Amino acid sequence: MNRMDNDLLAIQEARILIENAREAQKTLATFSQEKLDWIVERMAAEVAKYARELAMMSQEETGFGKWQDKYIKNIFASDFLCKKIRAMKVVGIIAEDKENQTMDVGVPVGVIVALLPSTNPVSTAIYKTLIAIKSGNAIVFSPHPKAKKTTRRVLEILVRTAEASGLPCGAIGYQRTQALEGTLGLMNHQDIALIIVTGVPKLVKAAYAAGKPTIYGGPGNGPAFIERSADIKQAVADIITSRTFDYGIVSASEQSVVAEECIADEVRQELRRNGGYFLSEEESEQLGKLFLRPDGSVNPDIVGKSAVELARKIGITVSENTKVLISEQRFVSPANPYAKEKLCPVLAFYVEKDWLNACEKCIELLLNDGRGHTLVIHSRNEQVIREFALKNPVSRVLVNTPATLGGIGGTTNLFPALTLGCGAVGGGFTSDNVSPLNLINIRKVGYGVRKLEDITCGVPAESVESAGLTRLTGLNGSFCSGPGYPKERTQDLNKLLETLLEQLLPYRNA
Ligand SMILES: CC(=O)SCCNC(=O)CCNC(=O)[C@H](O)C(C)(C)COP(=O)(O)OP(=O)(O)OC[C@H]1O[C@@H](n2cnc3c(N)ncnc32)[C@H](O)[C@@H]1OP(=O)(O)O
Repeated sequence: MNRMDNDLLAIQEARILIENAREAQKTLATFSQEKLDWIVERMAAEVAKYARELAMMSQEETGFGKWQDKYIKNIFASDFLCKKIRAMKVVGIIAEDKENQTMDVGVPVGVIVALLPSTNPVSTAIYKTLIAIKSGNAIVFSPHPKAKKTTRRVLEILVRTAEASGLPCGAIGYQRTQALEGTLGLMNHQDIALIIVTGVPKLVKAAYAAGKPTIYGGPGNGPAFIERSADIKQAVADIITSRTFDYGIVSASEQSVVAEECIADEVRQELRRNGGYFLSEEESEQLGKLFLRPDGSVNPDIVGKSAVELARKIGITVSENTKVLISEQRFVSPANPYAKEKLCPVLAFYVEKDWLNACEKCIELLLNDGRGHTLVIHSRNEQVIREFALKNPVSRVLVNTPATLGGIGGTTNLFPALTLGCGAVGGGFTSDNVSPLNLINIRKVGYGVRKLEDITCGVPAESVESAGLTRLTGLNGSFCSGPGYPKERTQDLNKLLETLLEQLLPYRNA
């Protein structure tokens, strides 16, 4: 098949997938939380049986990471996540405040289009499927071209199990025909409600351009600060565990260590003892040249490779026990490849006089790359921890824990997620560890009746009366407009509102 035919087929497939998903979602929207939970439980239990096989398959297909750690991530995204969301109420009446007479109704957003990273294709596919179905949504995936075989395999397992457990056919879909045109077809379909992108920086602009709300789990560049009061042995052990997990491809992972001057030598010694290899200036320069492609994007050749393999790439031999390559750095700049996200077991090492300077260094690093993502601090000084939490432009501040596992909610009580929001500072609209609650709208119900005097804040009753407030409240306070509602009536109400606001202004400013 030539490329044009393939593109046409992918576009057609995208249309059918969304149409099927839309129909399936209508039925799904009528399911109770219990019914949705049953399907989620079945999927999680079944896919967990394949966690090891899928981990090996993923590493083999993409060449990224370490299958043993991917195995852990797959269990985390199925068994662990399922336990954590079991008690969550996401659809239907999810909260009620009897005293204030308000109620929250969780309403699924509809059809979600999901993109997966080549670095975590399996665990991210499981996680997104479980949170989408938990919240009553249909989800259609566009597999990453580098991980298509593995992604199809995991989704096949999930679809088969879910449909056998009562999920309407089409509620979980995925593209079989791989083409950018098909992915764009999914994202631009008028009937989708939300796009959720993890990794794949090259397609984020296309997602935003589709004009749909987009949740993006973007790049990190998290520094790890070791403060003088820290348990240095534990801090270093955490950093090494974290940086080597899946050979450094999780976005929450530490990219640099910032140590206080008075403990810097001890930290260096401990890093060496734990498998850290300090590169010479020349070696640093050589390795640094491999990090980025000419267009400034991360070079996939170094992603998810072991420290020994990376050393081999620059022609140096290090001991087989080497876990992390470390480069001493002083300055942060866009031209310094060590001051960015590296997605492999390499750490930049900075020394700062005191915590204030260290805090500034962390801010500099985060503004350089990975805005809004994650930072970790190792310290027993509560005041310093608080200052870091207040000042750094991140969505997650982790304390005395490995950042990789802490950021995704493994070693911390953050929500277990494989899509980590970076907030407005990172160009997104949520800073959350994305959960089923990010995939619903909350319908607010207010059934309390408040007396007029309570909302006029001392405005004389006559003014309120003449402003027509009584007539407005007569309509339950809601302003009606739109199709089917008489135009004159809308204009009338708008006029009343204007008069009312004008009259209230002097009292507001007083
Ligand atoms: C919690 C977490 O850790 S999740 C976040 C994981 N972090 C990341 O993914 C970090 C950001 N990612 C990256 O920098 C890159 O994806 C890398 C370096 C990891 C891998 O790079 P690559 O192997 O080149 O893959 P990349 O994702 O850039 O995609 C390669 C090509 O496939 C295309 N592609 C990716 N997904 C799709 C898709 N669903 N449909 C169609 N095309 C796609 C890309 O547009 C790109 O096309 P191009 O080369 O023509 O421009």
